[in-house]
Amino acid sequence: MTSSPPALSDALSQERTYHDACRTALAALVDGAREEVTTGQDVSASGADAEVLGRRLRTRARDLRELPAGPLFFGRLDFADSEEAGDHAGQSYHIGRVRLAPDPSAPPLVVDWRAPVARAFYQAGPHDPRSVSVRRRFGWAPGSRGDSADLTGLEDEHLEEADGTRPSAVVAAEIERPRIGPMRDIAATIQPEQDDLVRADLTASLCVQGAPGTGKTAVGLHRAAYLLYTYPQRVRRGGMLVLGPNRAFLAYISEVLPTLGESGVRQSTLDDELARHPVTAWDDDGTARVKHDIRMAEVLRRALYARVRPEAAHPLTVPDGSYRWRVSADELEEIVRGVRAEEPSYAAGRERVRTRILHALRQRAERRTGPRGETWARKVSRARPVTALLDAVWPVVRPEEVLADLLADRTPAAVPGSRTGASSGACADPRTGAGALALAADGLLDADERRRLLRTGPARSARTARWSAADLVLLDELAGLIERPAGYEHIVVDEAQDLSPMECRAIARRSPFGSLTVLGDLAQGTTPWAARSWPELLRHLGKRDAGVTALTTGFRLPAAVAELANRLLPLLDVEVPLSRSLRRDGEAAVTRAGDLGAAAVAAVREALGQEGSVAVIAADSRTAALGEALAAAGVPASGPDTPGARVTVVPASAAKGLEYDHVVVVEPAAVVRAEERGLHRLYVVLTRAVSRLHIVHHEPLPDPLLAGPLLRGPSLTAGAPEHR
Ligand SMILES: Nc1ncnc2c1ncn2[C@@H]1O[C@H](COP(=O)(O)OP(=O)(O)OP(=O)(O)O)[C@@H](O)[C@H]1O
Repeated sequence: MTSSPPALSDALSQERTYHDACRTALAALVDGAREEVTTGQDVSASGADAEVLGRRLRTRARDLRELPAGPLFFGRLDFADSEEAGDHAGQSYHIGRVRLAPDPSAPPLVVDWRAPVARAFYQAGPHDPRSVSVRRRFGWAPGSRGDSADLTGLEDEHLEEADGTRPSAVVAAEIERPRIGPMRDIAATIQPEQDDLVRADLTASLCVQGAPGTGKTAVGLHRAAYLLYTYPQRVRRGGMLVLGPNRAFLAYISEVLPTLGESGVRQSTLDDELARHPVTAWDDDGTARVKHDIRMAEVLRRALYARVRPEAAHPLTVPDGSYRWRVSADELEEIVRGVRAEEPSYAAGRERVRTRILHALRQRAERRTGPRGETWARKVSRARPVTALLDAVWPVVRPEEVLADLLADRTPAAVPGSRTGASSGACADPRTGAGALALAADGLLDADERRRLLRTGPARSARTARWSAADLVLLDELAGLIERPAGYEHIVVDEAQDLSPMECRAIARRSPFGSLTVLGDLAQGTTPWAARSWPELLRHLGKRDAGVTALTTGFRLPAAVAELANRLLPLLDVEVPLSRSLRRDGEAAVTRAGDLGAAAVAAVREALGQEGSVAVIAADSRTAALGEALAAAGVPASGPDTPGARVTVVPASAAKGLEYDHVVVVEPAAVVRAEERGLHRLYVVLTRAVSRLHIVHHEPLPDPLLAGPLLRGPSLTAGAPEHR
């Protein structure tokens, strides 16, 4: 219930005064942190302590200093003075993006939204008040930099009164606000089902399926912030990684975590994580499809372990002063077979063979001359004959060598003098005449698939080879087989529906013991290998036990836009749950035009008459011409990497995850034609609009459904229509 006007203005001025006190406390904290950095280093017991303490204090000072300017709280909880309220009985807490306390032992002026006590702010309701008597939400002037005068309204819900709650105008205003600039945090308005996901336990891997605009990205980022707050030691030590689909998307989301006080999180694309080399080769779709197929994992494993050749063992003689220690070829062969059966990583396997050879040599030496020390062991295990033997039976390899040989169908250069008699530089297995690919793919890939993998053009070595994007995924797989990478404690994977099985394995390798938050929408899958079911993808990610949760409330799309976009859903051949649009405003329009450039310019001009960001989205091949048409008309436009721009031209392939107030989609038929899953791409493109979608076309619309009568504006929303 909103307070009556006089009470409202009293309450407002009290809250403004409280906010002033918070500002003063923050300024003192920033100054204090700066001083602590200086004194903290001086009072430390040792240089090492000083360094650790100094680093910690400097980080804290920087985090406080760099906290983006803004209101210091957005809500307040008043707990009932009752027994059930326990320690909170009769207490009030202001809730904000970060905790604010004059000193660590004093009661906080503002409680962090992630603290356990703040949970009631998101979860309490008339059916479950959680001992909260009043939940207060604050209305701040849009774009406020935290001036107390910007506190313009407040809204109280009396949770213990039967009619004490109604839809929040503060929440509605936040959801419907114009979207200029990068993505903002949603700490003030997280919804209960989102909060459940945000606060799930660190050890739980989650998968969230959600229609466009249901807040998946927002949930993933707030979950990252929550985990960093709740498990600071563990998550900071183990590491947190946020993976997004492309750099434009990362630029768009980059400010959310810093606004929540978390500045050190790595935000990256999987491509960037795998970029051992620049991409200088391109695969056709068929070849890329084979390279991304899960069977390649076994092909690569075989190709790598084909380098382990127990049968290449030769008798070993190691000189040691006046002695010569000998190990027979049979015993060495046995050692190599034994280690291979234990399936260590490739590099660890080589070292394990070395250790076992040393053990055999030590037994012989000690039998004759008594115990041998560590210095002896180090010398013997590195003796040239031992290393030469290892090079024959378990050679050092680089991923590039294995893949270059595989794609050229060459067997690796064998070491001369081995028992098999293979000679250096051989091009095929001397016993069978088969090359590396034929051997590794036997029974896994058919002749056509193998042909697709085979490199054409001049033979290249590992050093001079050119690598495609899919090759980088394969190189990463090999690198992971050779040496297991260090894992992250938690990885948030956005737009996960687009991952291939081999890409999933790259992520799984980075999270062998950690947990994942997997976010996506099967209907938005645009890669040729896009997932059609979550359990399968989760299996490739190594998290088959992760629960799949659907988010079904749409925060982006107005009903008119959602209704139009959803006409495509029956054509997309995926099963996704229905969602419900929260948006009452918005509009969709379709214009047929002779001159598309002129029509797009006109649509943009019309959109510029209103508040908010404007995007022109078209097939990639058409964006340059559209940019020129806009420039010629005196409407400068940026690319999608510049989140703050008023007008942006976005290639359809880069639109994923982004949103704009007004979206002008130019020639949908060309978007569909440009790629195999073009209808899915069009669905992504049509679902970027926060307020208004304007389709401009010349060719017939790709599906007759799109040409049907349009729903219009607010009349749509009666009864919040189910649109899936
Ligand atoms: N609880 C909320 N309160 C206010 N705004 C919200 C809330 N949840 C989501 N939003 C807003 O809705 C918009 C869409 O959210 P987001 O981009 O996270 O959705 P998504 O499910 O990842 O969409 P897509 O699948 O299209 O990428 C964003 O502007 C986000 O800030």
